[in-house]
Amino acid sequence: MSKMGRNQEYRPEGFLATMAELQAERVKKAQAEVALEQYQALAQATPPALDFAQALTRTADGPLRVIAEVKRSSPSKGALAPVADARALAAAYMQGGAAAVSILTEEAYFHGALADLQQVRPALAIPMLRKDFLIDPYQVWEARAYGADAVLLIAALLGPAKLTEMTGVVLAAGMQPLIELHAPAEVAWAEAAIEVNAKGYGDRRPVVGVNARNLMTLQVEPAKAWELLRALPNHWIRVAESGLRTRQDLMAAREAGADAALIGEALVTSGEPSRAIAELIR
Ligand SMILES: O=C(O)c1ccccc1NCC(=O)[C@H](O)[C@H](O)COP(=O)(O)O
Repeated sequence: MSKMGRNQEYRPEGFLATMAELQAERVKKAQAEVALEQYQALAQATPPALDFAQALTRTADGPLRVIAEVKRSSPSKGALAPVADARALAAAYMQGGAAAVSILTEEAYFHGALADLQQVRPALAIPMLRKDFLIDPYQVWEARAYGADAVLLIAALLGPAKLTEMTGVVLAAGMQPLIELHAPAEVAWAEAAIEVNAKGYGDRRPVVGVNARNLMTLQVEPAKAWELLRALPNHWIRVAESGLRTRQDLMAAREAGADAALIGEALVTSGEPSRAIAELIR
């Protein structure tokens, strides 16, 4: 999944390598249009972020909390749903009982848009996650300026040092990261990122996800994900991600220690997103 280049520089592989290149180009282009300081000023003027960790905290015998995703397309499945009105979909998710909403803002492979964040924010009383392949602190401030309460940080995309740095930036921007893991070796990276930034977390519990999608084959591998979830510390809020479709899937994730589930495809293709969530967490 990764290799260290010369001078121990971390380099992602496979799909994440393609994404890292694409994101570097995007950041360069965006910086030429909007200065970092502009986004930082906008972020200061934005209402405080909602508490992502609190929203995902479930009671001991309660159902999994659901992060419902606005997802139009994916590299593994192609077009999923046109989602002309992201705001209406997010509102339906909230009505159905979602604890948080995830907005995929990546354009080329997921047909998302930053503007979706702006559109959705006023319709929500629950936290909004910017789900993208962030590689630069600039994108963190951009997310806050667009109204995000939390952002995804993918360990295998960033490597250990950058994961720690980006975690600090997310917390400094007043948001919380969802640190995403794919492999057992990345648990130590998350532990280090959380420990170094303990002050920024304060008394909030870290939110850490396990994505069941193998980023080399793009297939979901639930058994591996359950094993990795079981290895995570209990005090982390643990999120099961990808390939979750049924109540049985959610029960398996819960048995593996998950507190929350991130669900996209099953909801956007359901035709009745509000009802689909309500059914899942019934
Ligand atoms: O969804 C994909 O095909 C994909 C491929 C490569 C990297 C990431 C990918 N998806 C991002 C996600 O993590 C999912 O959108 C999210 O976990 C929801 O998954 P699902 O319920 O299976 O739509």
